[in-house]
Amino acid sequence: MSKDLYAHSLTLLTDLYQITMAYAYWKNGNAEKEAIFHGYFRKNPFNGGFTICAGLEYVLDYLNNFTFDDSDLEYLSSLKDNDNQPLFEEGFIDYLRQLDFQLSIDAVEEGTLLFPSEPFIRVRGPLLQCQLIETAILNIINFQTLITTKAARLKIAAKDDVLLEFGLRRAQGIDGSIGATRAAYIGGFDATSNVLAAKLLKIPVKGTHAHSWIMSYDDELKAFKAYAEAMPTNCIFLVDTYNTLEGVKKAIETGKELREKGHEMIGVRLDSGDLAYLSIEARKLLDNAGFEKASIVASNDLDEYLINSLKIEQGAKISVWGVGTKLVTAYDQPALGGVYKLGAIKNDNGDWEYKVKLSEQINKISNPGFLQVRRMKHKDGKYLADMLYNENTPLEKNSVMIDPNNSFRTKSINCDENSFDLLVPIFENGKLVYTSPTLHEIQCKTLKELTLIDNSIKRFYNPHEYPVGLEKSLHMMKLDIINQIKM
Ligand SMILES: Nc1ncnc2c1ncn2[C@@H]1O[C@H](COP(=O)(O)OP(=O)(O)OP(=O)(O)O)[C@@H](O)[C@H]1O
Ligand SMILES: O=P(O)(O)OC[C@H]1O[C@H](OP(=O)(O)OP(=O)(O)O)[C@H](O)[C@@H]1O
Ligand SMILES: O=C(O)c1cccnc1
Repeated sequence: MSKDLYAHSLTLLTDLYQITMAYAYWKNGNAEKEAIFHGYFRKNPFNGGFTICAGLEYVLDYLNNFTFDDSDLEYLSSLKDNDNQPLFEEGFIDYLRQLDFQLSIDAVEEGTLLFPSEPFIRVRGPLLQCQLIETAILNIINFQTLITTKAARLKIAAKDDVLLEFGLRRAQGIDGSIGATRAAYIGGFDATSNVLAAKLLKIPVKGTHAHSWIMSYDDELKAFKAYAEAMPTNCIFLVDTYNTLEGVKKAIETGKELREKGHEMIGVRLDSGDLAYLSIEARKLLDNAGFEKASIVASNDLDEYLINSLKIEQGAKISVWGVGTKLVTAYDQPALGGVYKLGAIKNDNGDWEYKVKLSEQINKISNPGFLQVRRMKHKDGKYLADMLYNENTPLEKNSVMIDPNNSFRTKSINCDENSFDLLVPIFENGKLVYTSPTLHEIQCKTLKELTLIDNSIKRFYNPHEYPVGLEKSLHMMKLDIINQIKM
């Protein structure tokens, strides 16, 4: 994907501090020390009860092309320090030129349900290399996961109705628009209006027409007829330019003429006014005129709350929802706070030293180890609970997990064959060992995953908290490390 959009390598898509730290690791002889990092977020977005993980394919693409090309190195060589001397020694530039990507990476597959504090990625290998990839990974996963989760929430509200993504004109720039289209599709959208994104992503493209089409004619009826003449098989008439219900009547008149020529009007679009009332009245007019199959499309600042209210509380007769701004900009929460923290580092004796980042806030204290997430299932296949454990310690079949925010809350866990690990191998010692599914397969996975958690976790207000805990020995190790730091 990056090659489709950017002519250059994305290796410099990072914060300068990653490169200055890399330089200092190199200078101090620590560049090749083996380390383990985890990427995770601390809170589900949108005050929700779940998150859908996304972005891995972009991460693979970025890492597969992870080399400093000549222009990158030339640029780094040109940087100066405060004394106007080169910021980096030539020896370091040569080190970067010859960098051999050696990382082993495990990650959560796209479309998977994920919860706070569970790693979406685990990176193991030379400290310098682990560090250099942090920012780009967070940039990719934070945005993709955020928008995919928003789209999944819209899908929950819209149920079996059609969802169209209309966000390009209000998205966060060019890359933001294409990334949002991808994430919207993974989260359950049926199609996009963004033609370049549809081409690049190989997903369905759809649309209606704008008010300007109507306004370019003296008369609304003439405008509908002229559109029908030009595109007889693609008629969804935008009916709200002057008076919505009068617009519907004119659409019906045009639809009848189309029928005489052997074509069927697809539907009408409402883009202002009371969408519940207007859709109910429009449906009556269409049905009475014999257009029972014509769809009513709605757009105008829609989000999951409004769709839910229109469908459930207000009985709106809308079957296709066009959603733009509030989806592609993640209007009510503009960023997912995913972070990337060191979990362990090998000392000079070759032993792992486990690391914790302290915080006054208990949920901000990082987890040490070589973390894996075990997901337990009920007999009916629904998800029961997730447990973080240290993969360097063998996992016992009968384990106890502890709530990291309240150590009095414990749960006995059976890690039987019905349970499975979320992090799967992606790179082994720098070699790609994973093939990304198609976007359609990822979307199917998202939709399946959403059936495997209780409705109480999916509700929009005060959702139930899905149980996530630390395996007991991991919890004890974390306490030991915290106590040692505090001594
Ligand atoms: N039945 C409804 N219940 C709740 N909100 C609604 C309903 N119908 C429409 N809305 C929302 O109310 C807001 C205002 O819509 P309205 O069309 O009156 O104003 P507008 O968007 O400023 O109109 P225009 O597009 O003509 O400038 C929009 O966000 C719309 O999605
Ligand atoms: O409201 P959103 O969720 O962002 O959905 C996209 C909006 O973009 C268009 O409006 P715009 O006024 O830009 O153009 P138009 O003349 O086609 O209505 C469209 O009619 C929607 O209202
Ligand atoms: O096709 C549409 O109806 C459309 C496309 C982009 C934005 N709003 C509407």
